[in-house]
Amino acid sequence: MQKPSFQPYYVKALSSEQAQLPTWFPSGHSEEFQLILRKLFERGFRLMRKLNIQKGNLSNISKNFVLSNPQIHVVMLRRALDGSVIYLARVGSQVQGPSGFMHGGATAALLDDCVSSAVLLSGPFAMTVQLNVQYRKPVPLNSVVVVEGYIDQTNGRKTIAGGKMYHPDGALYAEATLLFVKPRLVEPKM
Ligand SMILES: CCCCCCCC(=O)SCCNC(=O)CCNC(=O)[C@H](O)C(C)(C)COP(=O)(O)OP(=O)(O)OC[C@H]1O[C@@H](n2cnc3c(N)ncnc32)[C@H](O)[C@@H]1OP(=O)(O)O
Repeated sequence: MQKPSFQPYYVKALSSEQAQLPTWFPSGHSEEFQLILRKLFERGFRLMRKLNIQKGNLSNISKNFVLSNPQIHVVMLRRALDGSVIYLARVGSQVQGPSGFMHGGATAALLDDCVSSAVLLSGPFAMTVQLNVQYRKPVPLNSVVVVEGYIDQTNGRKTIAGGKMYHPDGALYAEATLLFVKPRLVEPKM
């Protein structure tokens, strides 16, 4: 499968209607970029509501460590084309690792969560058994990041997947490869 870039999403998102920016939204971006982000949030909230209704598991997804974390605001989008998932996320000031920057464990959790969403929404329940993160640039606190998760290949109970975290201008913060396994016996509730 061809690895998607998040760029086309921005372009597509430009055609939808206006919406309110969340109050925490960062200022200082160009008008065009603000508009793009506003569209993404509007689409994301709509889609997320839809996904929750379809899957009927709003309570479970809302307890998720990343998605329910008050320090990590996430809007999730899913590409119909290939099932890849985009998280548009804003990380707060209390996920600090090195002074002024996001903790690497939080980066890993965000990547794992986004890629897991792509895997879970694409097929039967599976769990992460391997997560390999390459950290390319430190992520500043109080910033917006774009995370994408995609499936590379599925072979029986195993799925190999990947994730990337970017600055909204496209600079790569981190990338990950993951292995998921569909449990043989019990399907834990998530
Ligand atoms: C909305 C978003 C939700 C976000 C969720 C975030 C995702 C997560 O964080 S999941 C939580 C973290 N992960 C876990 O806790 C998983 C812990 N592991 C387990 O419970 C078990 O390994 C489990 C259930 C996944 C698989 O166990 P089981 O069903 O017995 O499978 P098992 O027979 O051992 O392994 C199946 C195959 O996978 C392979 N495999 C299992 N683990 C690994 C591993 N770590 N590395 C490589 N291969 C592995 C096995 O070698 C085997 O391969 P083969 O069939 O070729 O012999």
